[in-house]
Amino acid sequence: MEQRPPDPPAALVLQGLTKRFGDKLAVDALDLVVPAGSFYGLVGPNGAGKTTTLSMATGLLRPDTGRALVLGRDLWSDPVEGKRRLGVLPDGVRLFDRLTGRELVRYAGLLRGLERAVAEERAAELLTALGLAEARDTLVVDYSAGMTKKVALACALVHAPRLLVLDEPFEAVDPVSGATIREILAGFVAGGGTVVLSSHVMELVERLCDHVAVVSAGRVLAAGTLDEVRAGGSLEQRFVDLVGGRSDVTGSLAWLRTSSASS
Ligand SMILES: Nc1ncnc2c1ncn2[C@@H]1O[C@H](COP(=O)(O)OP(=O)(O)OP(=O)(O)O)[C@@H](O)[C@H]1O
Repeated sequence: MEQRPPDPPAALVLQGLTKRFGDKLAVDALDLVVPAGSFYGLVGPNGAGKTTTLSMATGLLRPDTGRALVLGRDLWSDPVEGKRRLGVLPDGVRLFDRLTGRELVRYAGLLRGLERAVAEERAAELLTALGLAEARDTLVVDYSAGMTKKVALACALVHAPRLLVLDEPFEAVDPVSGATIREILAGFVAGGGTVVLSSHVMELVERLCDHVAVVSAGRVLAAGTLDEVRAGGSLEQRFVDLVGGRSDVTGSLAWLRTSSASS
């Protein structure tokens, strides 16, 4: 009988990840398997635990319990090897913003062990691709929110990781830059990389991702291929069905609808 080659390890495996902040159970024994080569979307309502999960999955926040395996390596017991092949775009983490864009991306490359000339060359190429060439010598502290997001993405890509974990990569980014980022990420996956991203924009996840997980109250409610999760409907409809809990605003906020409001 012909021997099948063993499957490659999943790009990311989360097992029983749990995080509590005081009384708040932010992530509740969460399990997730992200196949290598997939483009994986994580969706969920505000406060669902997406950022906390991705922070634990990428070595930014220590879990109370559970494990995160990056390309088969336990990120918390063997961080060096896992992190070497991981690129991360965290949400809201302060960058070294007293550097210029070019200095920041080059510095990220040097930290990841690139030769100076390689780091310099890749920084220039990434900044140009992301439309930041003109702003390359501007301090990052003076960048707009979208520009900051793009320079942080350049930092995540500079060492050519195999797994990219991106928290809200399209937030605050203009449509032209968004299209460029989509193209870069699609090319990254086509080249054998894996992307995990969180987003609130269902259409974007449907357009880009081939796998999706719906997270709510720190747990995975549904996960699998996009078609499995959509189950014949739209992702938005499935999301609303799973997460529910829309507030009823009928009869409230009357003052907002009063045309003769006194000032
Ligand atoms: N450092 C913290 N201290 C206390 N509570 C926290 C902390 N970080 C997150 N939380 C709480 O944990 C829960 C999950 O937050 P998290 O930021 O992971 O959600 P999210 O799904 O990323 O939300 P959003 O879509 O609004 O960004 C929330 O109730 C939040 O208030």
